[in-house]
Amino acid sequence: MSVLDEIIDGVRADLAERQARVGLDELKERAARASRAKDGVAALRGDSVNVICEVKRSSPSKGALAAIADPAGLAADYEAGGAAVISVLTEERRFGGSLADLEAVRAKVDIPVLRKDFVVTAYQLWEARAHGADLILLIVAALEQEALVSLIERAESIGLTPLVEVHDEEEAARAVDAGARVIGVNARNLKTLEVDRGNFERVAPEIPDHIVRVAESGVRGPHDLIAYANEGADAVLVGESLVTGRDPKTAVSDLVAAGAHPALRHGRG
Ligand SMILES: O=C(O)c1ccccc1NCC(=O)[C@H](O)[C@H](O)COP(=O)(O)O
Repeated sequence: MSVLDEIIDGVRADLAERQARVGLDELKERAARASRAKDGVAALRGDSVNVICEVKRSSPSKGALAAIADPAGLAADYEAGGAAVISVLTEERRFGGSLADLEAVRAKVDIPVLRKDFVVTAYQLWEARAHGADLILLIVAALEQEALVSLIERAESIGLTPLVEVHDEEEAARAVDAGARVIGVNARNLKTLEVDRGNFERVAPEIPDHIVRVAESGVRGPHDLIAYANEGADAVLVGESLVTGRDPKTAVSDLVAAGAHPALRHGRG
């Protein structure tokens, strides 16, 4: 069994408990009361290479990263540094996240918020919207094609922007066929946890220009952002280096400044 399969087994068990506690109708009512979803595509497109900053306490690959007693405060620092989107990991067992983190971050910042989890059913989309998310992660490796298409359609219909994550060319073709408007190429193989920053360069050419391309994982600082930008990234998603660094706000503003450099502007916007 791969790491991804193990994570999803745990996600399904936790999901069954939540579904027994909170019915879908109640979630839909909460979602209807939530503030209108912000446009994830608009936030990630533009002249600059945008930065998605992640609230990440721990990970299967590295174990504990940072306690993050105040996820909303960290998100506020990210926003002050110029982040375009905040990513909140809500998986509990391996990443130490929660829907409470998502809600706290949503209440604090004005920029769009991504619920980063392992989505296998539409119930989790409604949960995301009910807790204030604007974007939702959908991982191609975790979903049959029919389920992927249906989750993209459902997410869009309730106002969520799906960030569809792929790791190789075949998954990228599936994401494009499924109608994704934002595709993330993860340098991390979720089955082996190996990080290969060269992966984006191989996979990105499979993604047409009208789709927003996000380079995920392994960004240690501005030099990695610049490399991804030169390979066609519209945005980067950064977790570990921000939560383990001493000054997240400055680290984000350094990334944002690199992403706004005029030399990276060719063919963008
Ligand atoms: O981070 C992990 O170890 C991990 C393991 C299995 C599934 C997903 C995992 N991480 C999710 C992510 O893709 C990253 O949190 C995100 O791209 C940020 O990456 P990084 O900047 O390298 O923390």
